[in-house]
Amino acid sequence: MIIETSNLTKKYSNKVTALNNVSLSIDTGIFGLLGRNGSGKTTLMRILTTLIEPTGGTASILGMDITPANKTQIKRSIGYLPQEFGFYKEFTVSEIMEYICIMRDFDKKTIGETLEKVNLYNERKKKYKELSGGMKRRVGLAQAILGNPPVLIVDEPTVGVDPEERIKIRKLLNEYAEKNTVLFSTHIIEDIEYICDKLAILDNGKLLYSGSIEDLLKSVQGKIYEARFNTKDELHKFEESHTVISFKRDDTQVRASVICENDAEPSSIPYKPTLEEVYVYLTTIKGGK
Ligand SMILES: Nc1ncnc2c1ncn2[C@@H]1O[C@H](COP(=O)(O)OP(=O)(O)OP(=O)(O)O)[C@@H](O)[C@H]1O
Repeated sequence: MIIETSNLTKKYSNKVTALNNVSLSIDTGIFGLLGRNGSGKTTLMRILTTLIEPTGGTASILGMDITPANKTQIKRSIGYLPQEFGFYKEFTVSEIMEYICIMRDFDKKTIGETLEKVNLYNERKKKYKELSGGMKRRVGLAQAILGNPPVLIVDEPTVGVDPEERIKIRKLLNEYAEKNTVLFSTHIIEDIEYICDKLAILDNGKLLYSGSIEDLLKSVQGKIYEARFNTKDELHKFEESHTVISFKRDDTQVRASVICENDAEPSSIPYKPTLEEVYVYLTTIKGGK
């Protein structure tokens, strides 16, 4: 395994338990980390990148235990795009890359090919302040993949970018993951659906699921069903005694996906839930919200 954690725990000094006994095994490919705001995704990534230390449990990357003694070596094997990436706004794209090369002791010759990988080669003379939000995210990705690290950790790279940019970023991560490991944190379920091989769901610091999307969808078979109503008022009445995950209207009816509280729901209609509905189901039932 490329990344492993065992009972990883982080309690901050304000007593918030941001990670609670999280055990994960991550191999080559794209591994998605899904969870709502505050579920612990950034905390996990910051531990893996050696920026903060856990208060319990262990973690390793490429067989190296994440300890202060291994920090330098681990940092050389990881590329990291934090959630809030910014840079001196007067620097050009090339200057940013050169600066990172100097700071991290990388060969400047790799800058051109790195910028090509993120489709920014033609923008290399533009100042950071002149770039669109999506381009800025791609500069962030470029600095993370400089030196071709075997592990790339990206924290919500698609937040706040338009659909076209989002697709570009996904494509790029996909290509990078052909030979490397990408840990990709997001709360955008479509990101996971489109490119991740496996995923982990975090909620309130706890691991609710880790494995393939296929197995996740199978694991909830029979636990979500569809109910149909003629009007929205009927649906609202039903909601008083049932947990409705989502609903949509067609020309004649309102169709709702509902959590099956008892095995024998009289009105149940076989239904294949979407990943989004499964996510809501898990965070409602297992997350206890
Ligand atoms: N430095 C800190 N000191 C105290 N509490 C913190 C600190 N950093 C994060 N937390 C808390 O830990 C919990 C997990 O936060 P974290 O940022 O890891 O979640 P997240 O899933 O990345 O959320 P988001 O999607 O909003 O970035 C939250 O309750 C947060 O308020």
